[in-house]
Amino acid sequence: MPFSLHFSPTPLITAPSPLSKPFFLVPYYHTLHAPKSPLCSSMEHALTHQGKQEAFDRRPEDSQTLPLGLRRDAMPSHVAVIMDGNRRWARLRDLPVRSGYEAGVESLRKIVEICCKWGIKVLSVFAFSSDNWFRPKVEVEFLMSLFERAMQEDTGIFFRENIRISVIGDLTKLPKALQELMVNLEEATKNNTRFQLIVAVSYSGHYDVVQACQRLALKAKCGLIEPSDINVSLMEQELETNCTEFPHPDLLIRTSGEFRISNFMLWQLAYTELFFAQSLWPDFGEAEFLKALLAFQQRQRRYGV
Ligand SMILES: CC(C)=CCC/C(C)=C/CC/C(C)=C/COP(=O)(O)OP(=O)(O)O
Repeated sequence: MPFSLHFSPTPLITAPSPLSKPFFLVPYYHTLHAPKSPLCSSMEHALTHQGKQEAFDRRPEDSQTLPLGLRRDAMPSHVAVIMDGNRRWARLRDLPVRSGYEAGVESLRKIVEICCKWGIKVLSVFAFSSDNWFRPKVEVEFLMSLFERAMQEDTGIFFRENIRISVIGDLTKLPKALQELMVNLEEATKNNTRFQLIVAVSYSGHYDVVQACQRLALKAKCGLIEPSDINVSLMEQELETNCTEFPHPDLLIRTSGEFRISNFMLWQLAYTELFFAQSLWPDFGEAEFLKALLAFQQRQRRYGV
């Protein structure tokens, strides 16, 4: 049952209506001034009236005291997570792989709830990498349907809890219905301010840097910029993390005892503090998250100075 402590387990809204044309399928220059889809507007309107106002009125979680030792003034704004070990968790229990992924979703729900409670502003999760397309077809199909199911189930929660959803990655590779659901959710939650969940799907750090370079090259070709104008700031404007006010994760957590970045947010992780947890992702809960945050708060960040 999602968000059993503070968040209502009952989804308010079922699947959003499909958009006729997701914005990322429209050629780049048209996206700059793309009109808002009427279907999106009506979904936003409906959701606003069904739960969003209520979320603004009721916010007991924000005034909650933090666990002992955790300092509010040293809290990371942006935490990124590589949610590794779902299949191993299932195999250890003689369960099918899909049970591991389902347990992984429950773990993510718990961590989102904690982020909201403890005042973390952004959580980025590596939900499906560009290389995960090479996994067995049945597993890929299950994961796609799981993303769809989880996002549909939690749509009402995103509104009641004032949560913004952003999706990064090459979404054109996803099933149409999932693309439309994600685009609608992004659009409909874009003004939510309490917390932002960034879901990386069909994503890799290489993909992100390459697509940013392509956009800059196109701008140069169109005469909007000179090649010599390209600098860190212009690059960052084109990276997929331009969807957030806090594009650089302060803390990266990887579960399952692996010590790798695995092509996640390569540019954005330049000065990120790393924390590697032994637990498999479905076992990663409040106690481990607290351990990671306490470790983060002990670090001295010098940014090379
Ligand atoms: C809605 C939403 C964002 C849901 C997220 C669901 C979820 C937990 C996805 C993780 C997928 C994934 C490929 C994890 C890598 O670990 P692995 O499972 O490959 O683990 P292994 O290392 O044990 O094989």
